[in-house]
Amino acid sequence: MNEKSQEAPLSLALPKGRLLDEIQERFAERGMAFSFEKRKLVARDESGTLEIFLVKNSDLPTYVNHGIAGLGICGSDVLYESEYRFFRLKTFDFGGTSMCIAGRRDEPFSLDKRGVAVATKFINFTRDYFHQRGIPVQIIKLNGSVELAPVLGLAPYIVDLVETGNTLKANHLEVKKKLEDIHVHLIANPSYYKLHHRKIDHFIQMIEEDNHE
Ligand SMILES: Nc1ncnc2c1ncn2[C@@H]1O[C@H](COP(=O)(O)OP(=O)(O)OP(=O)(O)O)[C@@H](O)[C@H]1O
Ligand SMILES: O=P(O)(O)OC[C@H]1O[C@H](OP(=O)(O)OP(=O)(O)O)[C@H](O)[C@@H]1O
Repeated sequence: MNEKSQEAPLSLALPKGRLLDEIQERFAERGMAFSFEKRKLVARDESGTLEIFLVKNSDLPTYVNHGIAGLGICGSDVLYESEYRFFRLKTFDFGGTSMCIAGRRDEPFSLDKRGVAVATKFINFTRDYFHQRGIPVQIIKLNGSVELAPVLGLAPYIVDLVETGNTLKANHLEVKKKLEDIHVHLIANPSYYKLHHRKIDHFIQMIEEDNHE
């Protein structure tokens, strides 16, 4: 175990959910192992570098914007929806996906000025994407299981994240058009970064350290 840092730790918000295992594994390989005791949502890493808050994915920008956590790790999909401004300090090489428009398999699809109706969790992204292209869009907001919308007839199309494509395939849907690449970022509250930039830069060096010796 590394020598414990005497200074106050950096505060870092992490999303509970599918990114957590990968983050935990990478941090452990670089001397910053952490775990949450049963039902606890705050933890310290073994090196004393970090105090970690476990938050809901879509709430993460709120914690960092308010300076409750100085740093956070989350996808560009979530950052887009949050509308807050952060410094993006690093892009990770895991958790990448694509934002896509999808619909029923074998049905013809074209985007034109007549407009489109979509169900999605990502209303800001969807509104901006179509408006920037002069395409009228009717958006139905959902919070999950978005693939059901075309299956049940709520909306003919969805805008959603696609990774393996398995969820689309299982529901007889297909990607009609890829709209944007999505990546996972380390973000900082700008004021927090200005105050703690040396320590944060050192932390970034630690997470970028090649652990394959
Ligand atoms: N297959 C995937 N589906 C969705 N998001 C993915 C996928 N792979 C990587 N990601 C990234 O992981 C992030 C966290 O996804 P996760 O599924 O844990 O949260 P969520 O349940 O969608 O969030 P919330 O709790 O806010 O609804 C996403 O914001 C995205 O950037
Ligand atoms: O291309 P795939 O590898 O199948 O992954 C994409 C699916 O995963 C995500 O859903 P999630 O599991 O987070 O469920 P929810 O959005 O319905 O809560 C996303 O919204 C897609 O439905």
